Amino acid sequence: MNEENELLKLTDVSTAFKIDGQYYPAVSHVDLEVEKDEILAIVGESGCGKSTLATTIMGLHDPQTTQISGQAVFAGQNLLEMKEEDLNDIRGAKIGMIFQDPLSALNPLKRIEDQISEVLDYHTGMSSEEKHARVIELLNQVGILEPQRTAHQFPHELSGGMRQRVIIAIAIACKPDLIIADEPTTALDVTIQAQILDVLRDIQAENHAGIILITHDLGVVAETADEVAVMYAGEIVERGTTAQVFGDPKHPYTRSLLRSMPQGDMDVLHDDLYVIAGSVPSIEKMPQTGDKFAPRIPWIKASAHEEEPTMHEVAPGHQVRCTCYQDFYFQRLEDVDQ
Ligand SMILES: Nc1ncnc2c1ncn2[C@@H]1O[C@H](COP(=O)(O)OP(=O)(O)OP(=O)(O)O)[C@@H](O)[C@H]1O
Repeated sequence: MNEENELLKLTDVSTAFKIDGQYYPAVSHVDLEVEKDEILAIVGESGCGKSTLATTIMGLHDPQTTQISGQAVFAGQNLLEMKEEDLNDIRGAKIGMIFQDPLSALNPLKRIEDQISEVLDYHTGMSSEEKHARVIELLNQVGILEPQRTAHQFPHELSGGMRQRVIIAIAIACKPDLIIADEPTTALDVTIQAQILDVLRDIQAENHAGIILITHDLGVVAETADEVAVMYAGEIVERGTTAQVFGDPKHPYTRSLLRSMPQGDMDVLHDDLYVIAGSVPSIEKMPQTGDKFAPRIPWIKASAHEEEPTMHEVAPGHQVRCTCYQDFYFQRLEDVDQ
């Protein structure tokens, strides 16, 4: 990590939700960094805490029902301790956010131009002419072919792909240093997905932004991300460069996620024995101690799990939680020997 390029540094970030008077962790002790010009993908099954991590960074939780701790340092300030009005100056200006569902993120009653102008009004002192020019420039940048026409349309007049382009235009309107994109292509068909990812990559190259890309789609990650963090039950279980995590996955959870990819062409993943059973438990039912993944990998013996799993560096920049991955290799070698 080059500290000069560091945009966001998460240290020991945890988020717990209050349910029936009791707090349950949805995100636990997350350490991550994002640099300029870097796309960090956060991957994991539904319910593993990806969105909660994003909304924690953005300060979008109700303090009455949420407990948040740790540090999320952005431009020298801990976002998790900032006042709402100071966060408002950063959100939309220095940090842009792209959500999964473009329709619900847009106001159905306002024309596209007005919705993009709103963010420019809030964060810049642009004149009407300057704003109009910027709206057209942004619509061009996100690949909208008739920007003047689209600027005057309402969200329901646009396709899903067009709406997502508009959401991206809003997110980048003030040239943010960091963009958090939560499942930006999930609601779109495959061709449009590829186009939207191209738009994100172009923007990153042009603005030198850092991007946190949250997705459960490993195909998207393989094509787009520089770094990958794999989440399970609110914890990072493996992190490294995309080449490290995809080429030499260590944690049994990462391996099973990769095996679920349609074109899993990695030989190392081809033993059918290790199909992962079950799904992520709800936060109320999640075990609070030990390796939270252990119940789903019964083929790894209990003694292979650490009591309180910690991260281990297996190569420079490549870390894996718990020593249980070693047992996995041991077992595979035994299989090969037979
Ligand atoms: N406001 C909330 N109150 C209580 N529990 C919540 C709240 N928001 C999320 N959760 C729970 O926290 C856990 C993590 O949810 P989260 O949405 O962050 O997961 P995710 O990995 O982003 O999943 P998805 O891809 O489905 O959005 C889940 O068990 C979810 O039910």
